[in-house]
Amino acid sequence: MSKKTGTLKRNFHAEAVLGPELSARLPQTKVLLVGAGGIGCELLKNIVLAGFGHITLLDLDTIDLSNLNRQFLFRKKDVKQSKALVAAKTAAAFNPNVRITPIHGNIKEPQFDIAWFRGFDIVLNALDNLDARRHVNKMCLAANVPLVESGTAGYLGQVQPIVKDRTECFDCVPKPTPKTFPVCTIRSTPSQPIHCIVWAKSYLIPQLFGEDEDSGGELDEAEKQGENAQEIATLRKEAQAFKVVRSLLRTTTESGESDAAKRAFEKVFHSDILNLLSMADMWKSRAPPTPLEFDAIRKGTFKLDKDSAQTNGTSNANGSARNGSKSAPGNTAAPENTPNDSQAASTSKPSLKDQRALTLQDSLELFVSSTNKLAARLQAGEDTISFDKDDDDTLDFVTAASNLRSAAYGIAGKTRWEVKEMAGNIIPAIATTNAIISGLIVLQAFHLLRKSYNKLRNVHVQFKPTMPLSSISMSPANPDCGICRDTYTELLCDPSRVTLGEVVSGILGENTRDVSVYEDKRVLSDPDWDDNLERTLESLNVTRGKFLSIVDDDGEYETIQVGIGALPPNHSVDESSFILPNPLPSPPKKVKPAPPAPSTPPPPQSKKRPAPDDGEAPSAKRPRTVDDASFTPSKRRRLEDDGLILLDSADEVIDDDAVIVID
Ligand SMILES: Nc1ncnc2c1ncn2[C@@H]1O[C@H](COP(=O)(O)OP(=O)(O)OP(=O)(O)O)[C@@H](O)[C@H]1O
Ligand SMILES: [Zn+2]
Repeated sequence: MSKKTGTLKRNFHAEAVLGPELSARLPQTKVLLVGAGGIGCELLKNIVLAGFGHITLLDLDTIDLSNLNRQFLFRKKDVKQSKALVAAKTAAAFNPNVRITPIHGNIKEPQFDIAWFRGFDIVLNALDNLDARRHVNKMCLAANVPLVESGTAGYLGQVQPIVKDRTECFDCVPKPTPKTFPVCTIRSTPSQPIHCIVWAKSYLIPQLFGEDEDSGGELDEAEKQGENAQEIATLRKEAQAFKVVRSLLRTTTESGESDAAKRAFEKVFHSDILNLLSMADMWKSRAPPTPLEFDAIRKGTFKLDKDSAQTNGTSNANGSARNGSKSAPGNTAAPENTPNDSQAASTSKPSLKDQRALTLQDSLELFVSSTNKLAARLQAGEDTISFDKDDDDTLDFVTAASNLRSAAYGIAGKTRWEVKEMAGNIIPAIATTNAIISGLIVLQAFHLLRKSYNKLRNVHVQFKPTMPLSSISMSPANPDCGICRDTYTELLCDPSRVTLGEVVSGILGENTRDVSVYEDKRVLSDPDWDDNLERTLESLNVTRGKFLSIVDDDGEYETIQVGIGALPPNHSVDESSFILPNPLPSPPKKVKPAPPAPSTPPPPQSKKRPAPDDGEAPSAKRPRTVDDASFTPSKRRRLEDDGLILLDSADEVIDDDAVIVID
């Protein structure tokens, strides 16, 4: 204790800062930390040193080499090991008074149900994707456990404390949807590097190395419908050619040599482009692409059509150089690789592999070598391969294929690093931002544990030298939020025995009314369609950890979210297959929205639908027109999330230009 001997006790400073009450409570505090990545490592260090007594650390991933620059609890020897396990082991040594329970798993697994979440005093999110963050938000609302939500993107970061009924939840403010591109831009008329990267990642990889999607039936159907026979014949030829290449990629040859890569190249960069060129109308107002020639590129004798290269290349090269690479560390000097660089193969200087501009010849060789590697993996037993930014073979393939396509369309090329950044939607992570955010998370956690709700703040780290931190007082929940405004309850049951009908009538009790029932975005029943009510939850794939949403069809009551939990271990199989919550949930009445204006035509009567195939749970995909009043926020949100377009009146016109999503 005395200064002389230098033996102040370990938590001397923490006690001074936190005060005796909270510091006495911390050793008993149970905290769940979800994510052991950039923020997670910093945060684990903070809460271990602060003395949070019982820490459960959960992460689904293993350590990647690229994590080591900032995830300082990991060393090179730990690469490929579980993040949660290694982080827990390293951090445990910082404070012997703390117990860390690592879990290598996905937070969405069924065993992490409401009862499990309820076992924590506080939850801290250190996640990197919306889906998992939304899930934890919902589980914390259901379990009534405070959550601190956080995220960083480069120099920017934010911390958001969430307490049910006191603050906004993670979903109160809509999040921007991922960027989308029209399918025809991706498939036929790319004009920017990103179009070619999305094509390679989301179209070509699945076609060559993904699941076999037989388009034959679809084309037969189109033919029957009387669609353009010539175009169908062309598509059939294209599909057939993919089949041949797919099977070549999966066939081992005796010599070990295969021309599968060359055949793939000739199909996508030569024949398909020739086919497109034959549709003359397409190229009236835009520069036509140039079919590439495998042997000529290899020999260095291939010449690109300068005109087309110039038309697309110049404008896009400038734009993409500025937009695409601003955040990549160290790549500002990376030369913009125009297609005409193919002539300068011999002048390309070797530099760091990832940041070197590729010539056309380089791209072709990389295409061949990566295709061969991926083919070898299929032959060795891998079922399907999809793009993963940390899988070198798929990254090489996407780098090569997108650069070849860019060359054919006169678009500027991209380095492997830039492709990784764009295809993997990578925002560079900055250790210092993670550290600042982690410190702020702990401060908000202290306010929550003390129940000092008036001290809670949403804090932002921003790129403003005059005010790098901004803190905003908490806003109340959004009254239209389809997540936190719902009424949560829990049903303990055996999903293999209890039926959907039993759950719905049990939960509604005496308040029988017209309802629709959802699981996530799937409609399981509605007032016109009761076929599933006799089925067990298990047969409808509604299992522990999931929610059934009971939505009042007249929009009079708030939605009831029924979390599915397990029966207690001592519950005998001879007893009832479920235990209802006590008391039953009583959702508040909603304030009715104003009736639609007289000019609005009434929605058409809904029609009874046929039951879906027995083996499969039904999907929510059905066209429907609605008036605002009949769709509760939760229902509207679920439908919109699912890509359904809600028409506010029957005569509203929709723009049906198909889009694909980069995730
Ligand atoms: N559903 C989930 N369940 C458990 N952990 C998850 C889930 N989704 C994401 N995570 C974890 O959240 C962490 C987020 O950390 P971070 O943003 O630093 O990502 P990273 O994968 O470590 O880095 P990078 O994406 O830059 O390679 C990751 O370790 C990831 O495995
Ligand atoms: Zn909300």
